[in-house]
Amino acid sequence: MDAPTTTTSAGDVPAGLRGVVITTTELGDVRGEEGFFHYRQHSAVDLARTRTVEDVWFLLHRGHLPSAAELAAFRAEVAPLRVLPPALADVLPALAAAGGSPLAGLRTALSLLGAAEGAGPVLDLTPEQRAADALRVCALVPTVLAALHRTRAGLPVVAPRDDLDAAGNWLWMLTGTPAPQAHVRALRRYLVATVDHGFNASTFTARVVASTGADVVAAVVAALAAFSGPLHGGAPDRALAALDEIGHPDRAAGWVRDQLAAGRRVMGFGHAVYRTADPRSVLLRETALELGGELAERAVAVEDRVVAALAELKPGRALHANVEYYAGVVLATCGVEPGLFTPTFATSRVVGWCAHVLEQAADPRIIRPSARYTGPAAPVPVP
Ligand SMILES: CC(=O)SCCNC(=O)CCNC(=O)[C@H](O)C(C)(C)COP(=O)(O)OP(=O)(O)OC[C@H]1O[C@@H](n2cnc3c(N)ncnc32)[C@H](O)[C@@H]1OP(=O)(O)O
Ligand SMILES: O=C([O-])CC(=O)C(=O)O
Repeated sequence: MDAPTTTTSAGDVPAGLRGVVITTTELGDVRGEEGFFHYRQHSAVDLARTRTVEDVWFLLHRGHLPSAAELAAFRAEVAPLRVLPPALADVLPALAAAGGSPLAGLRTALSLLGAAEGAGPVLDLTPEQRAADALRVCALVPTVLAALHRTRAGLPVVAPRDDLDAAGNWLWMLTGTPAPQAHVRALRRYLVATVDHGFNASTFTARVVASTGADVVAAVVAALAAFSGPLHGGAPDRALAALDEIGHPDRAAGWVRDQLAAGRRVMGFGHAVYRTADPRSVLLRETALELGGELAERAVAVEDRVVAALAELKPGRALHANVEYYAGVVLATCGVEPGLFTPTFATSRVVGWCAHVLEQAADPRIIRPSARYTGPAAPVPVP
């Protein structure tokens, strides 16, 4: 992985731990200078163009891309796990009434599920039991999110369908109507391309929690918390709102200048690892243009101007559009409302989190780095 050179006041510690290798993984890698990332050596962008979430889920959790027969068996295995358990169905109205974001509702629902079902610490489980727990959580996350969303909107919950893949099911469970194929295809690309991405903040969080021997659900709940901030996972709705605020592309450069002058970051731009364009934003730009419409055309024109303005105002920083910029454009065009952008992301990323939790649990050693103490050296007597 590539390591930008900024350091903290400790001098030799890279700021934000950029480029610090803390463990090994066989799940995939992000090559920031090349603008490339892969899942177990398969280009993630190529997978996004040709495969479903279930293929990649199988790849990450079971070690290889499935044959047609393996995929059919996997889908049959996952189908019953998608169904909302009564313990959660009963509390949905209260969770929905409590307000807050869908992600916060999901966190609470999963904590409750963990408590109700008494999921065991990963250390006490066999690898098969851990894998079964992980499969269950991955299958349930979209169902719980869609059910929470519909309950909140005063609509009846829509049960998942066994004949649809993750992309088709997500749109089906949100709307209760069959989605146009073009929307399912676009969403499938987005979901496959966002399943995993190296040691991003939420994945790292999940692995730290798993390293303590905590259960799979606990690790996912912690990852969801890390995913709720605007800097990681929470940018797509803000990026779309910025597109609205900018309006005409000719206003983009002035708008960026104002944002930076106010000490704000431009949502959907910049990346901790990529120094090239984010390959997912390239894929999703193409996808948005294929879907068509004024929003996609405007997003492309604004992107060019924002990149140029950032290059002028932050020279040498290589700030490009990241996955979250076009995520909002694609999802909005597919009829997903902004409040559901990050939850949609969570439905695919949970597969990556769980793959990392399983990998971490297979080699249990508590993750416990150090911090350099920078306060006064002399001990101070207790008064
Ligand atoms: C799935 C994902 O999570 S993708 C990321 C989604 N998040 C966003 O889109 C939020 C906006 N982007 C950002 O805040 C950042 O680019 C991050 C958090 C994604 C990565 O940040 P970092 O790796 O910390 O960037 P880094 O510190 O190397 O930034 C370098 C410089 O560029 C600036 N910069 C980075 N991104 C932006 C941005 N989007 N807008 C304005 N300035 C930026 C920083 O302020 C810094 O300037 P300085 O050196 O003058 O202080
Ligand atoms: O890699 C990162 O730091 C953030 C990111 O793009 C992701 O998690 O998909």
